[in-house]
Amino acid sequence: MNSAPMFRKVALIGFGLIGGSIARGAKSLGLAGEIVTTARSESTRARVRELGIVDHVVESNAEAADGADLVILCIPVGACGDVAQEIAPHLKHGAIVSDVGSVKGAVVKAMAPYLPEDIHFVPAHPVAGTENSGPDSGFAELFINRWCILTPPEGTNAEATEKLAAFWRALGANVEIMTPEHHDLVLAVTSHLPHLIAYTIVSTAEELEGVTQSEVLKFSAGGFRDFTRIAASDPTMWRDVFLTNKDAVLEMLGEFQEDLSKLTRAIRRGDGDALFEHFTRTRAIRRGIVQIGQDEAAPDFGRRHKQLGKGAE
Ligand SMILES: NC(=O)C1=CN([C@@H]2O[C@H](COP(=O)(O)OP(=O)(O)OC[C@H]3O[C@@H](n4cnc5c(N)ncnc54)[C@H](O)[C@@H]3O)[C@@H](O)[C@H]2O)C=CC1
Ligand SMILES: O=C(O)C(=O)Cc1ccc(O)cc1
Repeated sequence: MNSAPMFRKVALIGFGLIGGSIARGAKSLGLAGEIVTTARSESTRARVRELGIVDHVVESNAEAADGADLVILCIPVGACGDVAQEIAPHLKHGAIVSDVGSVKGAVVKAMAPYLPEDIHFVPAHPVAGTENSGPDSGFAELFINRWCILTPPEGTNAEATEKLAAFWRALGANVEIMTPEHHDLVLAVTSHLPHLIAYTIVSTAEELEGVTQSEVLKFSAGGFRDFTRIAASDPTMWRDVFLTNKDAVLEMLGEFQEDLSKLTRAIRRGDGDALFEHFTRTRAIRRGIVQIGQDEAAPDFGRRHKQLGKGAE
């Protein structure tokens, strides 16, 4: 049974993996009285209409934001400033404006100057995704038992923050609040650096094909296949992530390069003890992460999953 809508009108600016997943979840759970979305090309708008998930698909971001109680920018981080400027004059008094960007400091800096005083700006980052993009890639269950990090600027209305937190919890996420700076440092290690490594190792392997007589990609399995999945992620999105989280990524990359040098030295010296000790430590870290994941599984996971599983399509 659906609960009463949390928001009368929700505007999703951009209908890709994340916008499409929010739309599907919100529709299935009845979280919005009305969902309006935008897409830049006519072919995408036609596809979104065909999917039949949202109530209206409009051409301009301003039209979508007009009169909305919750506006979520589901677009690459590099586009957020321009879109904030575009929608600002059309925002309803007291509306909540949010985003889903993988970087928070740069998004806050780019958007905040354009948003009127009577708007509640609560940036967000659902730490959940896949390598896929576009209107067909989303699914309602994406956020279940995953984190959603909110980074409200100092002085943000607590009620607005809690309202957005409740929306994300309803979609299945566990909500955490932190500063944009802390977010960007943590995500630089846990998400941005791993993507950079994947992008590197896949192209290195491809360049080595000549040396290995085309056997690298042919016999790719296990770890390397996982890297190729991540390296298939959207180029526009990830270009923007590295451009906008430059300082934190460079800091973490420096640390990573030092650790890689230590392992390189151990291999060169035939230092089996150093390698064994290192791999034993990382195995314990992985087992700890898996255990935390199990401990934190939401108690009502089954019920929510079943309800979302009914879907809107
Ligand atoms: N892909 C992932 O796994 C995750 C992505 N994110 C963040 O979510 C945001 C969206 O990513 P995805 O949904 O994966 O991308 P996507 O590529 O699937 O969708 C993005 C949509 O935004 C539209 N768009 C781009 N610029 C626009 C503009 N100026 N005005 C209106 N629409 C515009 C695109 O046409 C596209 O439909 C990004 O900021 C990304 O950092 C957050 C968590 C996970
Ligand atoms: O597909 C994967 O493995 C991801 O890591 C997805 C992802 C990409 C970007 C984010 O900001 C959060 C999650």
